[in-house]
Amino acid sequence: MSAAIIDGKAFAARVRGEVAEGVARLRAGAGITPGLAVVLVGEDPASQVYVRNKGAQTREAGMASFEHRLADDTTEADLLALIARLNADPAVHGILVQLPLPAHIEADAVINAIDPAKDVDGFTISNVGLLATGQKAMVPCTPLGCLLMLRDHLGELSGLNAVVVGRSNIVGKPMAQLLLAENCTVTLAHSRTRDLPEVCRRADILVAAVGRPEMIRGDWVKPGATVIDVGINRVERDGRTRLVGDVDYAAAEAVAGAITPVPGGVGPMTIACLLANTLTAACRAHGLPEPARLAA
Ligand SMILES: Nc1nc(=O)c2c([nH]1)NC[C@@H]1CN(c3ccc(C(=O)N[C@@H](CCC(=O)O)C(=O)O)cc3)C=[N+]21
Repeated sequence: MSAAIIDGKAFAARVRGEVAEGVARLRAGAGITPGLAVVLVGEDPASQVYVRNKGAQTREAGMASFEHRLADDTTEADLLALIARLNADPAVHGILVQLPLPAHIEADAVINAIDPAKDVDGFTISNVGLLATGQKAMVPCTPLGCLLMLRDHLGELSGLNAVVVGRSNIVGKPMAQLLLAENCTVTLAHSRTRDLPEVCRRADILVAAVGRPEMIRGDWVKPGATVIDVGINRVERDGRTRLVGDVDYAAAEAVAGAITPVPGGVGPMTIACLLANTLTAACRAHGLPEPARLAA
C-alpha cells in the first residue's frame, strides 16, 4: 500500500483564500488593510525562493507589502533603527526579518527588537514564552503550517506518538510545543539522538526538520505513520538541480499512511501561514475578532 499524499500546495491555496476573505472583510468593515513588512539583508541563496513567492502572495491576498532590501554591510544599528520605524508605523501589522542575517549582525538582538504584536514569525522571546506556557502567541509559520495539515489529515491528534527530528528555534522546538499542546506524546530528537532509526519507528507522526537531504530512510518509518517533511534541500542529480526533502520520499511513501511531498508540501503552507499571522496581527491590533481556523 502506498501513502496518501498531503497536498500542501492545494491546502495552502485554500488557506490563502480564507485569508483573502478575512482581509476583504476587514477592509470593508473597518477600513483596515493589513500590512506586512519584509526586511532582507544581503543575498542569502536559501532565502531567494521564499522572497520570490512571498511578495506576490501578500498582494494577492489584498494586503499591503513593504519590502526593505538592505546591503550586505548594513550595520546592526541601522537595522535596529529600521525596526524601530516599522514598530511605530501603524500601516505595518507584521514584520519579518529574513534569516539568516550576515555574521556581523547579532540575530537575537534584532529579532527581540521586533514588537511582539508584529512578530509574525513568532521568533521573539515573548512569543516563544507565550507559546511554551499555552498563552495566546504569534506562532512560527512553518510549524503552524505543519499543524494545520496534521489536523486536516488526522482530525484528532491526542495521545499519538510524535517524533520531531531537528531542534531548531524556527521549526523543531515550536513544533514540539504545538504537538504537546495537542496532547501528543512528543519526542524531540536530533543529530546526537542515540538509535535515531529506532526512535523514529515509534512515531505515529514523524516530522523531519534536520536540513539533511533524504536522511530519514524508508525503514525508519512506522507502517501507516503520517510523515511531514520540512526539508528543502537543493541537490545535483543527473546534472540538474533538484529539490529534495529530509525524507527519502520514494522509500517512505511505500510505508507511510500519509506524506508531504517536496516541493509542494510544507513550503507553500509556510507562506500561507505568514499571511494568516499578518491578518491575525491586524485583527488583534484593532481589537477585532481574529480568524480562529487559521490559528494554533
Ligand atoms: N524570518 C524568516 N522566516 C522564514 O520563514 C524563513 C526565513 N526567515 N528564511 C528562509 C526560510 C525558507 N523559507 C521558505 C518558505 C517557503 C518556501 C516554499 O514555498 N517552497 C516551495 C517552492 C519551492 C521551489 O519551487 O523552489 C515548495 O516547497 O513547494 C521555501 C522556503 C522560509 N524561511
